[in-house]
Amino acid sequence: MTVLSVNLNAVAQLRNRRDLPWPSVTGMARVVLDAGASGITIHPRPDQRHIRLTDVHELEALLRAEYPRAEYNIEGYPSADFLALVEAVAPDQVTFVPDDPQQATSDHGWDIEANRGVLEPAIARMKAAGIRISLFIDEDPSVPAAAKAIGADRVELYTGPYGGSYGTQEGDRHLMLLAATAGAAHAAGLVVNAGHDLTLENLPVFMQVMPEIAEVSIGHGITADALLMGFPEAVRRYRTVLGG
Ligand SMILES: CC(=O)[C@@H](O)[C@H](O)COP(=O)(O)O
Ligand SMILES: NCC(=O)COP(=O)(O)O
Repeated sequence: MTVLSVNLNAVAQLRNRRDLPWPSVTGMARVVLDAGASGITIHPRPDQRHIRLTDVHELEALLRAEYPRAEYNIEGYPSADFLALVEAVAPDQVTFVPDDPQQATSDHGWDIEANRGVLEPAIARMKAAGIRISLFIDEDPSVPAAAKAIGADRVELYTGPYGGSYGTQEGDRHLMLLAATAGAAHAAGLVVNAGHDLTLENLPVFMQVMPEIAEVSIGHGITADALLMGFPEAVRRYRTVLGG
């Protein structure tokens, strides 16, 4: 079964429109976990435009106290501040993403060779802290072997190009490239996650082609669905697509 990790960035962004505490990020974490999500993903950005440092720690406290089996996945660029934060929180998984601070959202995976000097020591540090490490990668079958070589446990396939062109020939082309990359990752001995712009519309075909994906992290799409049907129903529908 593929596990669903709900990304709460969009909930935090809505909360941040006002200097008020709602919608509550921890409150929504409870709702999605009670509805059957397996974990929580956040991607704190340096400007704290959505997830704030306080959210990172409050979610840690919630998961430890009330949901010890839930997976906590923190995504971000491995800056000195980010690495120190992740070490302090000790989530189950950290996903390194090659975003610069100005970037509106993630739009590419790692060029591993070009960033070996950043990634290798950061991965070693996370491993020393006992934190599982995943690298955000593009749909390129040549990348997983390099990710394995520098010590990654998992890769997260960047599915944005597929999500944005789903239902077209271009979308089919992205799907085939993603499948080839997932195959190369498995052959290299990596576990494969996926995320970005996955929705109830484009996820079923994705899962038919790549049923062996271990985890999907979904935020924007599931939050849009939750506005219509509520988070519990949205989580149930995504879980059904994921096989339970
Ligand atoms: C790596 C990834 O695809 C997501 O974490 C995404 O970057 C979420 O970030 P935003 O919510 O800031 O778009
Ligand atoms: N890693 C992808 C993620 O956490 C959520 O991405 P999106 O569903 O908000 O595009």
